[in-house]
Amino acid sequence: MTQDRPLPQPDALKALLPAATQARVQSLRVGDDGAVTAVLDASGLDALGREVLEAEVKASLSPAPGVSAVRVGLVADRPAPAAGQAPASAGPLIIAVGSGKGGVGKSTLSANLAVALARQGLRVGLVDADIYGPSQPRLLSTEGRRPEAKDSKMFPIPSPFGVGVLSMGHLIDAGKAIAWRGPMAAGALGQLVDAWWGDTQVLVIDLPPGTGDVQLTMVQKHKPAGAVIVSTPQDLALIDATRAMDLFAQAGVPVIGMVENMSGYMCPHCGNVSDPFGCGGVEQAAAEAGLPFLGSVPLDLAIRQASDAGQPPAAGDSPQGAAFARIAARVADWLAHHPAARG
Ligand SMILES: Nc1ncnc2c1ncn2[C@@H]1O[C@H](COP(=O)(O)OP(=O)(O)OP(=O)(O)O)[C@@H](O)[C@H]1O
Repeated sequence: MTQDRPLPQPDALKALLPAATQARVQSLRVGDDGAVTAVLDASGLDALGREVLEAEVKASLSPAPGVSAVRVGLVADRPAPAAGQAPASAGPLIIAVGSGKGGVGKSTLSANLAVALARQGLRVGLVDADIYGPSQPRLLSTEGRRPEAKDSKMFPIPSPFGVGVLSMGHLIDAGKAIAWRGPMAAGALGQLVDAWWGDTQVLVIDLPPGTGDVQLTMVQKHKPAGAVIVSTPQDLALIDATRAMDLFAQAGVPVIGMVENMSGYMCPHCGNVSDPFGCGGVEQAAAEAGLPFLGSVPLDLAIRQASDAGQPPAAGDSPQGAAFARIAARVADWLAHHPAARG
């Protein structure tokens, strides 16, 4: 890559890392080509914790101007915890993505979050639990595929973006409305989660929109490690988002944070951003609820077109992809501090 910008300063780059991660940095150098080499002390972290740490550093530094690549070296003075404590064998950590109402971009966020986390070095899977309108097969370019099964458990379908995916859309014909209710829906969804996820570390679940019985059963049964709530900035959507917070609280699932989608409209012609639905409402709602704000994604025609074409923006290097990468970096940071990822 030709370096046409001034090289970033190591101290400025270090400041981009979360405080706990900064404390682990032993050295951070920037090469003439903009490639960053960071060496961190990974003492006390097990395999998952080390991978999450590496992913977090890459996610935090890669978007910085002038950075062409990020290499991470991990050294450990103290040994990792005993194998019995390693969480990897306990199955993937589940992150549920929920919204109080439909159409706010929950599926778009789920797909791009999964792809962005995978680009940051984690082994990620995605379950599309949106039985009433499964859209992940299209979003992740796996339409028309059928999962194979062994011992009545399904194998995830590999997407071209490094994320395995299972969706009701892979089991039924496209366009067929699913009129399932209650236990039947819960049973079908359970099979998607209890599939052969192998060494997958993080399983993102795209929940059905709303806060009814299907959602509650799903959350209670599969006990996500954390939840991400998506909302648009409008007041009505925010009221629904509050219901989603209640749902997770009821099930004892911590909320990782809130995302504002369709935040400001990016004009495809002039690039100016206007605010047809308002802007910043979700950040304010998160602050009022004492929850972290994970970031915002603009209402951008390019996002809809790429999504419709099965090319998640998070898989590319566009500004739209960067918005998802920033949100994923915060989620990776949360995972890095999750008890299951620490020694
Ligand atoms: N930031 C965005 N900019 C432009 N279009 C978007 C954005 N986010 C989502 N969309 C589009 O909005 C529509 C609804 O998004 P999506 O399916 O992700 O929402 P959802 O909350 O999962 O909806 P549902 O409740 O129907 O499952 C899709 O056509 C999607 O491409």
